[in-house]
Amino acid sequence: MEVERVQAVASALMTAETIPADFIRPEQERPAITTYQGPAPDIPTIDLSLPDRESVVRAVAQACEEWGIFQVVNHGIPTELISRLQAAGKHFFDLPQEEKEAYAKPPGSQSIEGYGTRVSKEVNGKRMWNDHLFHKVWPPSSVNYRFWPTNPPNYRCVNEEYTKYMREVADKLFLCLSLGLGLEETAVKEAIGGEELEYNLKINYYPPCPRPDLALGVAAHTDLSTITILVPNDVPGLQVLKDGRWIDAKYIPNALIVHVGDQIEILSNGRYKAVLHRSTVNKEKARMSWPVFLEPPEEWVVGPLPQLLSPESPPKYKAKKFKDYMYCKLNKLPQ
Ligand SMILES: O=C(O)CCC(=O)C(=O)O
Ligand SMILES: [Fe+2]
Repeated sequence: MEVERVQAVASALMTAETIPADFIRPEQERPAITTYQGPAPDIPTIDLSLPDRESVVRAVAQACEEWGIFQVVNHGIPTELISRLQAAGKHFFDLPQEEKEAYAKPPGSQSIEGYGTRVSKEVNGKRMWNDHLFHKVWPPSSVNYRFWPTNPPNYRCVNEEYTKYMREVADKLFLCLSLGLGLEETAVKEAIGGEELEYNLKINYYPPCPRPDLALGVAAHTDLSTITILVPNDVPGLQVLKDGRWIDAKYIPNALIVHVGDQIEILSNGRYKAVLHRSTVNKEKARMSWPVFLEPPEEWVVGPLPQLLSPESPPKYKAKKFKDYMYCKLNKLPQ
């Protein structure tokens, strides 16, 4: 094993009063100091089942312009399927350590796939209170079942069924994003990969943390994706930066949390905003979340949509292959 798992660090510390220094964030990042305490607006919630399509489109567009994030209810994914997805993921993280290690990201692998733990040098020299499992779920040609747990036995079936429903929700959202920009229904989806668009599932596991005031589960970032569609468990922790304040996302059972990622900000030439977000951790309970990152194929070029450009509205971003965008962002190089 390359990196010590955070789950192992956490279980060794059950009754401790502190956490190792490499998890302690600088003061300006600590949730206890930086979380906004006053009354704050909630992230917008959108009912996707409303028959009035125009008002749904307007609500989605407004949420993407003002927040870069929204929650979706009545999305069509059966709540019982979401419960099975969560139970299967929890089952995996509750397995003995050696069983989980069978899915570890191979040392030196350039792919995101596998059971993993970020090392400190990647994020401001500090470690994040998080282990995760990453694997692709769509299209079928991209899937490597080597990284899909076989315990619990229903893991594959549940995740495939969830992906099927997820793709339907995503198509509805892309349609809303297109119409919200005044474009044809298919404009956004076609510009980010069409049927080649990839769905990458991550399961985040944030063990209980003796000092949640000092650590972060995931440090502040925007997602590289087009959009990210996430379900959390019932332990709150997601925070977004809105008007300079870190505010908590309210937990709505069975809602999907949709993040605007970098590629949609670029495509919309900045009209839709990628949301800056982070995850805090909890003293008593393990937090979990299931983000699905919808990403263009590596070679796909994403840039501001020509239909949105004019002499008054020149491009604010360069067009780039997705793999080059990822490389620059992960290596902190200018875009
Ligand atoms: O756990 C969460 O709610 C957020 C996770 C996240 O932002 C990520 O994995 O990119
Ligand atoms: Fe994220």
